[in-house]
Amino acid sequence: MTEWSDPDAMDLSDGETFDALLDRADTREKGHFFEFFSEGDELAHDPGLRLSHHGSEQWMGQTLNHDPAYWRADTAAERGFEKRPVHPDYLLACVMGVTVEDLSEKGGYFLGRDDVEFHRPATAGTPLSVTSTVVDTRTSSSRPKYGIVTWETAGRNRETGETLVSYRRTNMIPRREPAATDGGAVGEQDEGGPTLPDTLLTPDGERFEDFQAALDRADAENAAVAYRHERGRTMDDQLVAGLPLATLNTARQHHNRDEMADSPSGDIVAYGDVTRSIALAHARSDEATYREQRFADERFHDFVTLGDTLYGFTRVLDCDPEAGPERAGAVTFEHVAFNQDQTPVYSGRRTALIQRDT
Ligand SMILES: CC(C)(COP(=O)(O)OP(=O)(O)OC[C@H]1O[C@@H](n2cnc3c(N)ncnc32)[C@H](O)[C@@H]1OP(=O)(O)O)[C@@H](O)C(=O)NCCC(=O)NCCSC(=O)C[C@H](O)C(=O)O
Repeated sequence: MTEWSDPDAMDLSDGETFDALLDRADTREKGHFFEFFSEGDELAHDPGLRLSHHGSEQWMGQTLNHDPAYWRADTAAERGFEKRPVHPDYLLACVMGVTVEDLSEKGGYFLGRDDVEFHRPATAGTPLSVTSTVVDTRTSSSRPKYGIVTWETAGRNRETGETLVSYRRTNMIPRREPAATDGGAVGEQDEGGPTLPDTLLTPDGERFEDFQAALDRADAENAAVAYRHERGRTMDDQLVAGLPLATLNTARQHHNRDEMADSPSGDIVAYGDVTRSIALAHARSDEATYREQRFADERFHDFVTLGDTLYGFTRVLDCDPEAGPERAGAVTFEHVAFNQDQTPVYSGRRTALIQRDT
């Protein structure tokens, strides 16, 4: 009989014995199933992430975000930043990344985010303190193995307590026990939809006045201001697994192919924040961004997997010359990321300050 106190007791060369051992062993779990969350619960996330220029630059380089204000101190100063900040997409991805262990590590998918507000620029060296409150939980009527949870999250500077960014986010979260539902239809499409405008206009340039003029023209011509961006980015291992791991995002969706083989996506998928950052980078490459302000109604429509290529489409919704400093006006866009088959994978409304001509 095997003496289990003997350090040499496990014979790993005997596959059958090791299989039997694994079958009998309990798994020490990470993350939480849907049943764990109740409305009003507050969670403090503390994996200890500190924002860094290295992380921000790695994020920006990989996602094609080339705004010089986040790369160079002189441009940052010209643009009114006290110190060169880290990129807002990186900040947002880090704040969400450190929540994953407590909120969504078990799997399930990031469905959408709303009310994303950047309260102040964040600089390298800032240690994060991130908290979330459960604001809604509900059963999914179409997917009995999952529930749907919404949290409000705030990312603060741990040293000063100042809020850097806040948002509300919704995920599908696996249930420990599948729910009894009517099994409602999955993925049904609404047949109707608005008719398209006759003409889609493209702004002549990248400044606030160009967006304003295009919108004025569209009003007069019963057209819309909407255009594609030329760049594409194919999803490789660094984007799908590397960037989320660098934000301490432990969601198995991005780095555990073995687990994900038996999931709705059938494979690892890109972190939603990477997908959106690439689409936004395509859009930003065709505008003179001054500052990011807020995002609303962000939705993740379909999976992005290794080898997919992401492109961007932008519709201009509104220009507000009164918002912002003298040098910039606010433009509200709707951005869509789509793949090589023209399938939309992300959409969101974004308000950014865009530099004026002078
Ligand atoms: C996940 C999907 C395959 C689901 O598709 P489908 O089954 O066709 O259903 P729906 O998309 O209509 O949605 C399912 C239910 O969820 C509700 N829903 C959807 N969006 C929202 C939202 N923004 N807010 C609230 N509720 C929402 C619907 O009403 C449905 O409810 P019910 O009818 O009661 O069932 C498909 O959506 C898909 O493929 N999406 C892409 C997902 C994705 O790739 N996300 C990014 C990668 S995962 C990630 O980043 C994880 C991250 O690291 C983390 O940890 O969060």
